[in-house]
Amino acid sequence: MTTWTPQSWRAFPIQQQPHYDDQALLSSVEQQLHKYPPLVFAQETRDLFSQLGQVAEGKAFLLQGGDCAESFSDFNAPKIRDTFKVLLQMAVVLTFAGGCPVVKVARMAGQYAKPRSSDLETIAGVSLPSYRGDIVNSFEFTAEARKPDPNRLMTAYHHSAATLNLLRAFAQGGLADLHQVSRWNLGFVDANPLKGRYQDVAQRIQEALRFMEICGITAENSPSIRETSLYTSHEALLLNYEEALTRRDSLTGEWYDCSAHMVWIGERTRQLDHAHIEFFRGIKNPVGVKVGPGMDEVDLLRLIDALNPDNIPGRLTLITRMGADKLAEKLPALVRRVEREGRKVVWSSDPMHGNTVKASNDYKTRDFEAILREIRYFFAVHQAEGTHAGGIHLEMTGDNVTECTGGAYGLSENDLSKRYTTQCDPRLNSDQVLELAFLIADTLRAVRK
Ligand SMILES: O=C[C@H](O)[C@H](O)COP(=O)(O)O
Ligand SMILES: C=C(OP(=O)(O)O)C(=O)O
Repeated sequence: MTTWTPQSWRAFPIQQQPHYDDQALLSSVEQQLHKYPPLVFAQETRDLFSQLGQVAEGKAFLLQGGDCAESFSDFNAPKIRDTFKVLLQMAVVLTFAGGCPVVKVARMAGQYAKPRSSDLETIAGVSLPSYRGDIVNSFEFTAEARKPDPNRLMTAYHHSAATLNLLRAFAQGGLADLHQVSRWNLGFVDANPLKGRYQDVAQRIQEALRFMEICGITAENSPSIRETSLYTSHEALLLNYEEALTRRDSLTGEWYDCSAHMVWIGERTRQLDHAHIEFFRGIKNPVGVKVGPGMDEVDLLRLIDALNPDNIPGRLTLITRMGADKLAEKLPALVRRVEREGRKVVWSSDPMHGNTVKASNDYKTRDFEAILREIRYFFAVHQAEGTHAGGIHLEMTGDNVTECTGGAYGLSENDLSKRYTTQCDPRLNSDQVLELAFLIADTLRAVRK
């Protein structure tokens, strides 16, 4: 094996990268970024690592979620706040109703690069390069907008920094205070059939807090009542950007990708002899890798050994995304083999990416029932194998979008056009997320009993 450096990935084949016409500009942006402050601190990343270690041991549950693709144009505080609130709301349901500590990781503050099925998009006979996320090109369908622009790496850095700044303020500045649980409900959730159940959880938490106060446990002497830890993550697809933010930690001398606390490799770029595996093997962050229906046992073990050769719990999260039926068929053998070989991993379910379909009116959508079915099978397989169904990975938003069909309101294909704002894949809205949270919580509680 060759010596690893933050640049060694450049000698390997690579998929899903843009072609930049202006290489001199690209390299000058990279050099500039390289001098900029890191977005996260290595010690925070180590804290997440050890919490994920608890997940791998079956003692906690990973909640990872956020936008499919963050956007430069739809960038504002209410949007960040509402996604933060939905994550908190889901975490509180899982913790309280599911009886399990929850590790919260946002798909935010850096989720700007998208792999695509096709290099080109064709509309009305015109073919242009596909939109690959705001860090690469613009969503607008013109030749100019679709041209990859290196300056966008810089914009992604600044947007990530501003998002992270606000998330930290929300997490530590009072918004995450458990006394506020009932306020995390978003306005439009008022008619949600599960609102009553959520209010019941909120009320029971308030009673518990009152009791604790009487016993002398308050937000003043127990900061975890008014603060939370929320970590960031994204698909580390654009390695020019990730390399520029990779730094040697002054305390340990080890290399961390400081663009986020956790980064993952997508289903389309996890080839063992390619650049993404090379880059990921050298960074010390906790990392994830998507596992689709084409994965076999031998390749999975090779992948695990490439990314976590020392078998440290918390280092590697396997994010399965197979589609409900394929998961039921394929997952048992993978789980059994990994367990038999003694590999310590977090198993998490992404029930979104294997369930994408085209509606009859051409909208790309996902049906709530299919999402739910994949989650149910995921839990059932782990229960049958005696392993820990460790987490959930969702594309979701605090916006009241109509992008996935089904759920308590029974969104139909005809509703999709009402508020379909995603730039790439369909996301769950906050009603659908709350519904999912209770269903997962019930399953978690049953399994833990
Ligand atoms: O989010 C994941 C991928 O980028 C997305 O599913 C690809 O979508 P496409 O098949 O429309 O390219
Ligand atoms: C591209 C993604 O998923 P996958 O690699 O599983 O297709 C994603 O999670 O944004």
